[in-house]
Amino acid sequence: MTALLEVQNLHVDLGEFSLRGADLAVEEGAYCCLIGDSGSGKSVLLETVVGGFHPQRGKVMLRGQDVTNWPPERRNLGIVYQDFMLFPHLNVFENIVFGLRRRKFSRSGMEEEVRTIAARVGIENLLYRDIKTLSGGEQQRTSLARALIVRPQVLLLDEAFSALDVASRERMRYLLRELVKDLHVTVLNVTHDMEDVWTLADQVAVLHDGQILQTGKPEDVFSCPQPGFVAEFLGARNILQGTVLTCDKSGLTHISVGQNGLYSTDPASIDDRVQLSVRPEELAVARKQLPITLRNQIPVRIESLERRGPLVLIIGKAAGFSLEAAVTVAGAQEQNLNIGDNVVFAFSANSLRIISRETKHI
Ligand SMILES: Nc1ncnc2c1ncn2[C@@H]1O[C@H](COP(=O)(O)OP(=O)(O)OP(=O)(O)O)[C@@H](O)[C@H]1O
Repeated sequence: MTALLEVQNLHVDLGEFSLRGADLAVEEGAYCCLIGDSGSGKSVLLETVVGGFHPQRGKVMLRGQDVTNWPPERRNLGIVYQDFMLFPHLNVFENIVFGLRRRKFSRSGMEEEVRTIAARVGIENLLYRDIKTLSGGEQQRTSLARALIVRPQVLLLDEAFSALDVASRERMRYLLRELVKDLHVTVLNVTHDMEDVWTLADQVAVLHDGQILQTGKPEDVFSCPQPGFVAEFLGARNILQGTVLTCDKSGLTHISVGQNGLYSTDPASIDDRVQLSVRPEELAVARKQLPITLRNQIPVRIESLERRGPLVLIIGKAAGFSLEAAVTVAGAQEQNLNIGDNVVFAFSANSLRIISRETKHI
């Protein structure tokens, strides 16, 4: 299957910074989030797709066609920026219709197009309002309508929701989810907000220092992050080193980690040196050992408790390593957890992922 949008071995040299050989393929109708640390090159990649930067090497492909040398207006892409980029001297209608300026439409045809898309993004009652009188959320809906009115091949979002308050951001996510489904839009979304990834993305690509380090389905990338930057960036702080003791026929791998024996359902070979990861929210915290269904039960001493939004992050020290658990505030209060308490961190063999393995050569 040909990807709708593809960048191949993209090199963009901007002096101090370069995009170095980026490869990415987004299928038609897919929602891809581009994440990474600040200055990693997310916006440069997006602007190169749009045609704002010309790559020294590599290609931008749309529906299998090389568009690298096409001017931006010929690529038929829609883009929405964090700071809306609306014309302050034009009203909502005029801002939206601007997208159609190069199209052949009768006056009534244009009006109908604007009304249809404005209704779709929920601003049909604001068409003759001055841009300056709109809320942030309404301005962002206007720029979304302007981007969508051209029926773009790809909708590009550059931190499009980050200037909005939490409630407006949530509403925009809901709107986008509906639009993507109904209009079958393909999206490339630069974001810092993991909520976007979890609620919208079919695919995620992680950038660091001008390179795409990992791409895939969010659940795969989060549960099996590449060791090094990706694992740390995604907050997979529970990274452990171990040696494989046994692999039984039922698919259970027994691994020695510090002074504990842990179980994973990921395959490996006896004596492999493995790197393991378990997400903090997969850990249950208990005062005593739990039923055997949770294969991994590690006695720990609580070293710190930190409130983070609706969660409490708990660092527990085991023999030879530390682990972080994330539990709800109610859960932590119910158990009256305190620093210095001896508790058990429990998690299933399914939750313990082998993220890299080094086979011992004989
Ligand atoms: N026109 C330009 N000329 C020279 N350098 C640039 C230009 N545009 C961006 N850069 C540099 O390229 C690097 C990557 O910038 P980019 O905006 O792509 O980062 P980002 O990953 O989107 O970061 P953030 O998450 O902070 O927005 C930065 O060091 C930036 O200063």
